[in-house]
Amino acid sequence: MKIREAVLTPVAFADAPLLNAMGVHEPFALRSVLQLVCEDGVVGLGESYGDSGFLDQARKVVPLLAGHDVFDLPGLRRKVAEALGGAVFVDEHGLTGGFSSGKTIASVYSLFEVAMLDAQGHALGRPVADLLGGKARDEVEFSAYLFYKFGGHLGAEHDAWGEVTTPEALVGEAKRMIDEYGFTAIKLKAGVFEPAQEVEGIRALADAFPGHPLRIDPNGAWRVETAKKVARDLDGVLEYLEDPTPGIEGMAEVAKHASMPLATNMCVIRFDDVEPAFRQRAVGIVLSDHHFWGGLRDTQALSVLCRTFDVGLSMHSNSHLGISLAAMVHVAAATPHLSYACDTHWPWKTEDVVVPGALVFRDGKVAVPQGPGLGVELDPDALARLHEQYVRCGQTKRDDVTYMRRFTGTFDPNTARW
Ligand SMILES: O=C([O-])C(=O)C[C@H](O)[C@@H](O)C(=O)[O-]
Ligand SMILES: [Mg+2]
Repeated sequence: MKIREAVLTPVAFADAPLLNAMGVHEPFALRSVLQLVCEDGVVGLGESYGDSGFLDQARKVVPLLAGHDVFDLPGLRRKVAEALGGAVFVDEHGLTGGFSSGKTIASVYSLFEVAMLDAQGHALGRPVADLLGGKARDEVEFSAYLFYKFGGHLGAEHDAWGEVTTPEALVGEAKRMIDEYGFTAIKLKAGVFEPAQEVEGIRALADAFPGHPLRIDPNGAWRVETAKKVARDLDGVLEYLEDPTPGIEGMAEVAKHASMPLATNMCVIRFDDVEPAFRQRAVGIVLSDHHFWGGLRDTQALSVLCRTFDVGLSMHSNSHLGISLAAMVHVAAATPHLSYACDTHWPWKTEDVVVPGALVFRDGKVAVPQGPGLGVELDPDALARLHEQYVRCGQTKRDDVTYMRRFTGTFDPNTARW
């Protein structure tokens, strides 16, 4: 089955002013939506980053796909590598670790790989999970992803979540999210306030939600000594400690002193990082993300490596829409070695490009969609609306730092400040 044309559409969807070590989320999150239109009318869907730097690279591949066989994934990999050469996509926030030509190729390849797998599934009448080896589980568990946040965007009214800067407000945010989605595990995005204040936030969550596994992720905002202290303070409280400090060496030093495992989506972000990180026992859990790990099949390859070295696997998430969630659910379902509830930004999203109904959270879990391919259907009107929003909003890249400076005057991104 041959591809007739590839259509790549940048979109913007409303996002909340969520705080992290790099600043604050802007009014819109940007994504790209890919439609691979095949000769017999099948359309394969993909979704990835919407930053202009990423779009520039992905657009190099778009014209090369006419006539490409949707079952030829090695050929896709060659085309992407040749088209990109040594180009490097640098995202402004750096919240998923460093940049390299390899990571850029893996990211662009992933967008097209997912759409090709979706098209293959439609052609065969089978879900993508079946193409990935079959379901190891029928449902995939996710965690409640808590953020400190401003009450509203600059010049706007407070949103429905309101301001969240205190332990009480954090517990309220968690309660609302858990009531609505049924999550068990809870993750706090940290690196925003002094570590002691964030430790207090975790303690409040532990008291309010006994038995719920807890994680905290300051995106490398703490120095090694600070990270060791937080690990001591939260001994017996955390399920895992995520990216407390930057780099494999720093993480390895913290890991030696921490009672809980360390997780990462910042220091093990490509296959080259696996050997040094595992040898130094820097991490106990890798948070995979098919968007930059080279697609769904490479995510499974990563899982086998993790299993071999007795390292856990779960999943990282950025702000995303339904096509990405569907891809995450299929690969998570088809990956036997997946040890923890995955991250998702889903509860923060108010708009989508897919027809509602295929992806439903029940008890914090999403069942693998039943239909062929990814099992989600694109809503053309919604796509047009979110594209129009992209054009109108004027954002062309995610830039949490500059937006934070508009709130606070001065602001330094928090790279191991504390
Ligand atoms: O686990 C993580 O490091 C993330 O989810 C990174 C994200 O970019 C998150 O920090 C965000 O959206 O602000
Ligand atoms: Mg993280």
